[in-house]
Amino acid sequence: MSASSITEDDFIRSVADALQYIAVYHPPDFIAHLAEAYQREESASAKNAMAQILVNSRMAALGGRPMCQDTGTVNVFVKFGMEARLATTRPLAELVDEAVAIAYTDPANPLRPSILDDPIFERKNTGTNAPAVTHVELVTGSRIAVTVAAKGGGSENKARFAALNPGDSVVDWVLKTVEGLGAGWCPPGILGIGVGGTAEKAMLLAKQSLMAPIDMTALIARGPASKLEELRIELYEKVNALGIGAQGLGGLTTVLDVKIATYPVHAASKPVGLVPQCAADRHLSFTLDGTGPAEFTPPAIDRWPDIALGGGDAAVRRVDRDTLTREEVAGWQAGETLLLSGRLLTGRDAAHKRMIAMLDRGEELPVDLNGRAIYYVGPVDAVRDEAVGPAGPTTSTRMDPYTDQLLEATGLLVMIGKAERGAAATDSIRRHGAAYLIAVGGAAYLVSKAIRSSRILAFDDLGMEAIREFVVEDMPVTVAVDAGGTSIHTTGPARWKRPEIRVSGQAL
Ligand SMILES: O=C(O)C[C@H](O)C(=O)O
Repeated sequence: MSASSITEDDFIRSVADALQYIAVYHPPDFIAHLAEAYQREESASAKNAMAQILVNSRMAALGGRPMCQDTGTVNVFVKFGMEARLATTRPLAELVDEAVAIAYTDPANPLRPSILDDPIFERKNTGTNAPAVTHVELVTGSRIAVTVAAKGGGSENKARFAALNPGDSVVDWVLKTVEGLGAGWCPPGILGIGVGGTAEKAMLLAKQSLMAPIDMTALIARGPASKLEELRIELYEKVNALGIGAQGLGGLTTVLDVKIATYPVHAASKPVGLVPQCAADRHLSFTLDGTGPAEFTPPAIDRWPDIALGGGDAAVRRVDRDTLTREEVAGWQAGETLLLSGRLLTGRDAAHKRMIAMLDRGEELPVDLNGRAIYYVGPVDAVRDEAVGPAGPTTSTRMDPYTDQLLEATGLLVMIGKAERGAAATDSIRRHGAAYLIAVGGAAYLVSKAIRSSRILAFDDLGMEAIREFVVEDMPVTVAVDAGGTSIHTTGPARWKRPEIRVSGQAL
């Protein structure tokens, strides 16, 4: 075996260990930038959301559990040195997928399998989170450089592409696009922007740009050294001036950094890709040179700020879900913080689709939703003494198409998820005297600590998407749409938008 021969086992073990590592530990640059943004934040709701994300991150690191229930689609970027030798007879993607399966089914820290093997028809969970999306580039040298990332579905869903005209402004397009994304991508995060090449190249550049360390604080401090760096700072300031804020609640910080990667382009074209990275920023790079597997050392816990929750000036209302009435719900105001106790049902995309199909066929649902609360969540499986694994909210707009029919047909009273609701769903909530609450996306391990028990009630075959009953105690939530139809995702950003920051000579 030559010095640069890399064993199959070392490759698989390194990728699997890296995936376990990134599920648990935020990169130090993310923590440092989020902690700075937390210190600067003036919006009480956004500051509270950031505090929950930071506390959750520290808890995940201490507990060795995933920071977010959505442990993502595995993206792997391999730079394969043309003089390197990988001692295998199997395709590289197969080795990656074996590593994914090992990492995601690790009994000590199982990660949530989210990948469905038939995207159009059956949509059946593969159970291992494989396959990954693997990109291979042949480069010079005798080593294999690997970057692994685990990209959450909510932020991936907000990826956008445009074939701009050559004279169009990238800044204008990014601002218009980000303003239309809503908060389902779980800000505060990072924007990856790719400009040039072809349609698929621009998207790949945008995704790859997110693998670089977050360095906006240092960049601003030293000043831009190129036009691209000037553009990064301009976008960072203007996106933050939109006022979207953490979780879309309105605030000073929506992005911690903006990354831009470019490639030469046809004279007729200006393709632009935008890929947002959520607060569950998970990626890691390592190099294999034949001397053994990569090793990863957990970051020192003092890298996390020691933040206490429960501050802020918002009054907290304790709610017993089990005795909750429509009259009580009518008294809640958008923006109010609640501590929720009692029984919640869970259900997300697949369960909603199935329930609506049953209602359409005139069948009785397997659970009675009348007067009850449903939490849009797909939790991680429990280990040791946990009632349930990390269990943060999923993006609620995906449930919007089902909302009016469910409220009308079942008497459902409360929905809990993350980010805004669309206009029709908001209006339906108002007409039915219901309410929509949010938990902090990306604070999944923290949320799970409020869950005392969990049992599956229906649709067992849907795995993490099954309908469960959680018993919760003091689960922190915010009223996002009240029974009067007021939405905090409209009022919050409107209050924090800073029109004095101008785009192409026009106020925002
Ligand atoms: O799948 C999930 O649990 C959440 C998803 O990443 C989302 O943000 O909507």
